[in-house]
Amino acid sequence: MAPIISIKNLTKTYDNGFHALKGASLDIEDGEIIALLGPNGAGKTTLIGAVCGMVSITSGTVTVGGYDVVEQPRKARSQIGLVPQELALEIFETVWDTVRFTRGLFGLPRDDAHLEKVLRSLSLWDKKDNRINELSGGMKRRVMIAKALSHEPRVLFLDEPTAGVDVALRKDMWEVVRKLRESGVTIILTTHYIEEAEEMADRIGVINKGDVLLVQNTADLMQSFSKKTLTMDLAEPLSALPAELGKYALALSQDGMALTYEYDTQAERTGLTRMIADLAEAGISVHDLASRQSSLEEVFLTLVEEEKA
Ligand SMILES: Nc1ncnc2c1ncn2[C@@H]1O[C@H](COP(=O)(O)OP(=O)(O)OP(=O)(O)O)[C@@H](O)[C@H]1O
Repeated sequence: MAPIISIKNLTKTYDNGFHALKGASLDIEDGEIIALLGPNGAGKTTLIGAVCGMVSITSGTVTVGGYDVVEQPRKARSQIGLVPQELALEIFETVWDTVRFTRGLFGLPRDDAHLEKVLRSLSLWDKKDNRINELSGGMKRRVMIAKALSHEPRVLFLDEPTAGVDVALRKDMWEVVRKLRESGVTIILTTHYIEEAEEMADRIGVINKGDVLLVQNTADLMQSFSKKTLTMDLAEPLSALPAELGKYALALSQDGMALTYEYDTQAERTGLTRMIADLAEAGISVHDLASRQSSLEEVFLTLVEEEKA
């Protein structure tokens, strides 16, 4: 099946000369939830802007539902619903008027049955006559989604849907997104949070410094995030690692005062218990221990190295 969005060798150089996208390519399948994960400034918002026709493309191509975003911008845009990072709502309007007006902006005829379905799916139906300023923060976010869905798009972009939102609201949003996917909408969300991507996405695209480093099935990628490093400070300096410990991937620091051990928290056996017992057996006494999860940056570095290899 042809992808619903196809991005090929996309570059974007802003007027000040900054290269925000450097040949990014990505195919998004119909009906999937894909999370674009990357640190601040990676280029996620620029990428979304280019697909939605808000950021001019320097080179490369983007098609949405088969329409080229440069050649057929209106047709391409009609396929897309966009929920931006910032809340942008007319606070004195009612929920109903807001979504109806947005549908009209796309030149579509009135379809109250569709809007009712959208509001019901977002648990907003009983609020339809409320003014936006009477709603809670979580409901306002859902109104933004309702607006984005008012013209029946096939694709929904959620740009950092839970930025600055408390844990309860975040879970609420995850639930909303899952329900939307059941209705057949393809969902692309950007996030800084690994756990958010893990919770919701079928696939994760890692973006860093203007490039899509890789796109992987969520479960496979989470393996890379499950590495931990155990650092053991030794009571006495060690000149070399005893041969009987050679079977462990242990690294000795230059001053001989610390050993580090990398392990996978998702593995059935981490090997920790046996390794520590064997250290004691070899007469190595550990003074202090600290374990640390690989940071997003480190995982990115590992991924880049793997890609190059
Ligand atoms: N209009 C602009 N002119 C010049 N540079 C820009 C412009 N818009 C964005 N940038 C730069 O492009 C880079 C990518 O920005 P972008 O907003 O796409 O990143 P992001 O991954 O969405 O980051 P965040 O997670 O912080 O939203 C940043 O370094 C940003 O400063």
